[in-house]
Amino acid sequence: MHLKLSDAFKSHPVNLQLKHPDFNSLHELPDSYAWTNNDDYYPSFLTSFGADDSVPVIDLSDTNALKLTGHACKTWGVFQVTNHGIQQKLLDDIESAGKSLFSLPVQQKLKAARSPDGISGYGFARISSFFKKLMWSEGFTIVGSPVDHFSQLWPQDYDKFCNIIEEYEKEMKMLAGRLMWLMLGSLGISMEDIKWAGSKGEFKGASAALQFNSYPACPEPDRAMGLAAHTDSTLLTILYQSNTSGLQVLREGTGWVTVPPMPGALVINVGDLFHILSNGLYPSVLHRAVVNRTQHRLSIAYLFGPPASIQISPLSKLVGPSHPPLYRPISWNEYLGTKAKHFNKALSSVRLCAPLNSLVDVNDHNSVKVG
Ligand SMILES: C=C1C[C@]23C[C@@]1(O)CC[C@H]2[C@@]12CCC[C@@](C)(C(=O)O1)[C@H]2[C@@H]3C(=O)O
Ligand SMILES: O=C(O)CCC(=O)C(=O)O
Ligand SMILES: [Fe+2]
Repeated sequence: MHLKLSDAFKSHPVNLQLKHPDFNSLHELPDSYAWTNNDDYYPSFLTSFGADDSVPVIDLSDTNALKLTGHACKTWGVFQVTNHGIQQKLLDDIESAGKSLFSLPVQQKLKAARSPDGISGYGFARISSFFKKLMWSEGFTIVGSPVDHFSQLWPQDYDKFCNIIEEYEKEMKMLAGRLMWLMLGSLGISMEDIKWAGSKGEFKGASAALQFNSYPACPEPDRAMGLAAHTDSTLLTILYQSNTSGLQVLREGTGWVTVPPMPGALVINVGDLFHILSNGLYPSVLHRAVVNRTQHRLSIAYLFGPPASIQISPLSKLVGPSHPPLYRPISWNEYLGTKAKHFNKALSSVRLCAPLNSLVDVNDHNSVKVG
């Protein structure tokens, strides 16, 4: 059956409280936003202070980029890229579109609210339903044309904003294709191994979502959570975090490591579907966003995946008698449904064989070994 990405949640509606707060009017943290270690699956005390362990940075114009990418994916599941070819003007434009969106009055934003069984629109992060406490953030998801929602938000000049989104998605898709071939190439996979990438390997039928995350300045940042720890249900994610820090990744043996903003750089992370494709060789990195007392933070994630209904399974070249397939085939749509139901147990629910030593399986998020 040919399903679109936007159909993913039709059978998994989620009813999140739609009464969004006006964050600017809150001068102390309401109890509903105050997190303790018991409210999160991955405790905060694991934060690493000044650890000598930093997320790799890869210059995409480096002749060694393929090897560096493979090493970063294998050892971290996340890296930053420079010389990626995305113009700073476009990054500035998408950032100001995001700022303009979130600074609209709450009542206006709610006109573009995401419906319980929908994928696009304004609202809390979908994973919010798995937590007792609220996250100190708002989000806006775009899948397909944003024109209906944008004409609600900006009746006069929605066109201008639609054009920026279109341009950004076009450029991100090209960069995602380039990164896919670096990541696949580092595993010895070539174009003929990925039929759905198309004859020129341009990933024409790929699906994607664009996610704007807004984290207002917070009166008690140490007790709040911007976006709770999660892995992305993607092949890969390209994140622009501009110049405000907040993104952290969980590093085995170290704890939470901050991904420092670098001017013009983009953060790339391996997602759950690439972890499946690589038969577990590349970890889908657990990450979260923390907030701060003085600065508003905006991040823009391009969540890249395969055509919504094609089956993703461990690549045959990576499977053999001593490397049995670790996951059953699954489409992106089905996986999003699984994530909507099982959240951090989604990957293990698709797993075929139990890890040899579940204590050291970084993608069995019930058994992450840290510290
Ligand atoms: C394609 C998607 C991945 C995502 C759910 C979504 O339908 C669109 C938003 C994405 C996002 C962004 C913030 C974190 C996250 C876990 C969430 O709640 O919404 C991811 C979802 C995901 O990767 O599973
Ligand atoms: O805001 C960030 O840095 C993280 C955002 C994120 O993880 C996401 O959108 O999936
Ligand atoms: Fe994420």
